[in-house]
Amino acid sequence: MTLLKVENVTKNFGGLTAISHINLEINRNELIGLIGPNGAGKTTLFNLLTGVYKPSEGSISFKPQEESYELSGKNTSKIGQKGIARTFQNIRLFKDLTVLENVRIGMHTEQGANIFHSFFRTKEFYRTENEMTEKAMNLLKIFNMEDKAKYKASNLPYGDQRKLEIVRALGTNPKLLFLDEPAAGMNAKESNELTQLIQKIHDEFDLAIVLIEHDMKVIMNISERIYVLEYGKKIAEGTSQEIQKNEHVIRAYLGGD
Ligand SMILES: Nc1ncnc2c1ncn2[C@@H]1O[C@H](COP(=O)(O)OP(=O)(O)OP(=O)(O)O)[C@@H](O)[C@H]1O
Repeated sequence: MTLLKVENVTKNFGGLTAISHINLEINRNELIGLIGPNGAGKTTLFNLLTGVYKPSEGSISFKPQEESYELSGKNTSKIGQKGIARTFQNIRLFKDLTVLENVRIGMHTEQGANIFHSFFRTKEFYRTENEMTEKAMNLLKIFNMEDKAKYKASNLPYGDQRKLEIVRALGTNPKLLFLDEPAAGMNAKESNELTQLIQKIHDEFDLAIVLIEHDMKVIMNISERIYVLEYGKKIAEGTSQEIQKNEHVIRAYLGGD
């Protein structure tokens, strides 16, 4: 069942076409890899799908349940409330807050924090707060980070900061999670561990994942399907075996005719 449908989406920045007439579909619970050489348009596509940019042309529809929503032109927080979450190429944590607080912040958006209950500190307020803490701790446990819940985010090792970004995104209960180069800057052991974690999230949570990654081992190991971009255009789609044999893709990566 289709969860996200991108039809004929184009994004121009002045005279530069960063994304050109892209069509793609993501099904419920799929794990998709998005690859392409530097500057191919991968991050721009994520930014279009999460409301950071408005498409110059085309439509993006999201169908988490029966009803379908048009996403193009909607802002990031509206799109987040519909069930789409992401991480960024550059880590964007609240560095002075604790690990637990970082996870809980995303949940406030999801719960649509009620001003009346917060202001009067009602029973309902404390119940929701406790539930959020419990859920955040459970998520941290999956990532083996529960004993670091009280650490300041900036004191975590780099690999843990990257993991925390994913935990925070999961805290919003997404149906679709975009991960922008989650293994960037990690050593081989960390990136191996992360690959297993992404696989685990995919197996245990009811969500689809789209992954941008330059580490081909990560992409080829876990993607069920892969889309390949070059110069803003989709040049291939298929399973990892199909993509590895695709001549257009080989040319895009290795150069030459
Ligand atoms: N805000 C912007 N204004 C102008 N040009 C932009 C903007 N964002 C991206 N671009 C351009 O759009 C093209 C696609 O960039 P994008 O960052 O999406 O590529 P990418 O595939 O994510 O690259 P990388 O793998 O290096 O992160 C590039 O030529 C880039 O310079």
